[in-house]
Amino acid sequence: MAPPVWLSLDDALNHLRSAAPRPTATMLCNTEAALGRVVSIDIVAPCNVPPLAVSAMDGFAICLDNLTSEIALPVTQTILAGQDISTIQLGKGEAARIMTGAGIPSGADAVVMQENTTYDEDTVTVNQIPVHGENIRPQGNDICRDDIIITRGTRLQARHLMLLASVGQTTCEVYSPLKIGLLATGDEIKAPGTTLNPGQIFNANSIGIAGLLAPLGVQVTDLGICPDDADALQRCLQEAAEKFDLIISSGGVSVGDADHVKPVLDKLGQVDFWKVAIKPGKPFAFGTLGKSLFCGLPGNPVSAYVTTEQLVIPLIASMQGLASSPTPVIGLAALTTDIKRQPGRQEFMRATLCVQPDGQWQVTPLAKQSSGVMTSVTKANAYIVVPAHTKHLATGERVQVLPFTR
Ligand SMILES: Nc1nc2c(c(=O)[nH]1)N[C@H]1C(S)=C(S)[C@@H](COP(=O)(O)OP(=O)(O)OC[C@H]3O[C@@H](n4cnc5c(N)ncnc54)[C@H](O)[C@@H]3O)O[C@H]1N2
Ligand code: MOO
Repeated sequence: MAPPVWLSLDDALNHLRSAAPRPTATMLCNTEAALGRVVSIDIVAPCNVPPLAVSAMDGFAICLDNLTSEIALPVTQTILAGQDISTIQLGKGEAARIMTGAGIPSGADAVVMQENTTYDEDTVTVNQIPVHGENIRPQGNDICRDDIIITRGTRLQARHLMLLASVGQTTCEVYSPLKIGLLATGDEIKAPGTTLNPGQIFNANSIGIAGLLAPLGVQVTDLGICPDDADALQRCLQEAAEKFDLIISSGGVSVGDADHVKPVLDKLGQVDFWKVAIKPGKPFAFGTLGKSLFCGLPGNPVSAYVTTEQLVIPLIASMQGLASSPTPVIGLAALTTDIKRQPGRQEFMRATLCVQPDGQWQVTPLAKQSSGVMTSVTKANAYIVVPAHTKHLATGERVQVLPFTR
C-alpha cells in the first residue's frame, strides 16, 4: 500500500484558502446582530466625531490672550455636555465653567483642568497656563465625515460596532452568513442529557466546534449524530450538501472498520487531502460535496478542537471574504522541562504559560497530551508549537508558544 501523503499545516492552509469560494451575496444587517460578520463594502462616515470641538476635561474654558497666572478671571457661565453652544461667546478675560464633553464656546482657545486652578463660584485663577488648544478635542478629531472607517473584508468585532454606533449607524452591509452543517458520527456517541448504555460516550465535539465558530457570524445547524453506517452517512451527507456552504463532521475519518467518512466522501464528492502533519489532528479530510465544502475532523475531542482552530476557522475566514486572517500571536517562553518526542508532525502541546517575577515567560507542557484528554485543553492557557522535525527540546530552551485567545 502506498504511504499516506501528508500535507504540512502551511500547505493544507494554502490549499484551503485557494479552494474557498469568495462570498458574493450581501445583505443589510442590524448592527445588533452583526458581531462576527464581515463587511462587504468600505464603510464611509456620515458625520464628524466629535461633531463639534469639545472639552476633554472638567475645568474652565479660557482665552489665552495675555493670560498670566496671577489674574482672577470672572466665571461668566457654565457649559454642560449636550448643551447648545451656538449662541455662547466667551469674552476676552472671561472664563466658562465647562464639563468633559461639552462644546467649546467661540472665543475660547484652551481648557484648563480644574485641578490646575483656584476657583470659587464667581472667579477662577489659572495656576498652570495651558498651551493653545490644550484639553480641546477638535471637531472630527476621531472621525471626519466621508472618512472610510471600516474597510471591506473586516470582521466586525465589538470595537467596530462601537465605531459604527459612534457615527449613528444601526445597520451595515455585510456578506450573507455562511450556512454550516455540523455532524457528529459514531455508534457510541450520545447527546449530553441522555442516558449512556455500556460502551457509549457523550457528544463533546459538536458543542465545542459550534462554540469555536460562534464568534464568526456564521449560521451553524446541528445535524445531530450519525451512526457508523456507510448508507446512513451517505444519506445524511447527500441531504446536507444541498443545504450548506460547509459541512463539518467529527469522527469516523481514520482507517478503522467503522470509519466511513473518507470512503463516502470519495464516493459522493472529491477528497482533496486527508492527512495533515499536525498533532493532534492528523486525519482531517477536506474536499467538496456537490456545491458544499467538507471538513472531516478527527473524533478525538482535542483533535477536533485543534483542527477547528488551525484549519476550519482559516477556511471559513477565506469563505467569508476576510481581507486578512489574523496572524496568531506566537511568542517565546522558556521550557520548564525536557520534551522528547517522535518527530514528523507539527505539534500543538497544551501547556501553562506564566510570567516570572523577573519578567521572564515560562511554559510547562501538561503531563497528559493524549488527544482524548479534554482536560488538557481546559487546564492549559497556551500551546507549545513544536516544529515537525524536532525530536528534543531541553529545559530552559526558548520555545514557540501560542497563547489561547478563546
Ligand atoms: N490504525 C490507525 N488508527 C488510528 C490512526 C491511524 O493513523 N492509524 N489515527 C489515530 C488518530 S491520530 C486519530 S485523531 C483518530 C481519529 O479517528 P476518527 O476520526 O476515525 O475518530 P473515531 O475513531 O470515530 O473516534 C476517535 C475517538 O474519539 C471519540 N469521539 C468521536 N466522536 C466524538 C464526539 N462527538 N464527542 C466525543 N468523543 C468523540 C471516539 O469515541 C473515539 O474514542 O484515529 C486514531 N486511530
Ligand atoms: O492526530 Mo490524533 O489527533 O493525534 O489523536
